[in-house]
Amino acid sequence: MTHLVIATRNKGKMREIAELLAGMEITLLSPDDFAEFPEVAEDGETFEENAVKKARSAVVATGLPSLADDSGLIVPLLGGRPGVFSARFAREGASDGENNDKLLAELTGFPLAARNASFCCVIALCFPGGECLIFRGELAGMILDQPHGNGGFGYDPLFYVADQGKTLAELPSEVKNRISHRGKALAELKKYLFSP
Ligand SMILES: O=c1nc[nH]c2c1ncn2[C@H]1C[C@H](O)[C@@H](COP(=O)(O)OP(=O)(O)OP(=O)(O)O)O1
Ligand SMILES: [Mg+2]
Repeated sequence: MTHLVIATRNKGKMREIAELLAGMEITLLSPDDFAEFPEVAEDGETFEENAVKKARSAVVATGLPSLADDSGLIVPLLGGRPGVFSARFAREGASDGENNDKLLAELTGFPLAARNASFCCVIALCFPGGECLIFRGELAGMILDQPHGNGGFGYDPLFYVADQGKTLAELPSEVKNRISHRGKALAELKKYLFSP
């Protein structure tokens, strides 16, 4: 594999995936490298379904091996929401700020101790032959009652990691990448691809 399409329109994810795959000696391509790139309806019931759908559609459009990430936040107090709806929690096309506001509104009045949450990342790596490999990673944390930090993206300013004593948005990207759901999923991918 000399070229790999990273099938995401999310700039924060793209940056982290590029950092995590640096040194692999594979040229990473993005949707912007193609004249046309398909929009996919992320209507699966699971992260796996959506990740495979995004990666397969990129393979069909480009003829190249393609990787997609479907990820989200799971809050037990909210019955596991927003889950696969994390990107459109506030509304279709919502900004990160709108989604964070919606999360804070739904958790108003609940004490920190009840606000545990986890991030889940599923990576699908699909090939022109039709095969797909699936890798998964999770990270446990708590949802604070106000945002802290300017790093990362998405729900990072609200997601507190007890081990670090900080939110993901307060951590340097090397640290986030080492501990994150995405970092763990991509570490599994690298182990699989490069173990003899
Ligand atoms: O490390 C993370 N730190 C903070 N927030 C995160 C993270 N990882 C996923 N998230 C949130 C962002 C978005 O609200 C949703 C992913 O939705 P998801 O459909 O997988 O991605 P997306 O629509 O932004 O881009 P795309 O589908 O083109 O890859 O979960
Ligand atoms: Mg999406």
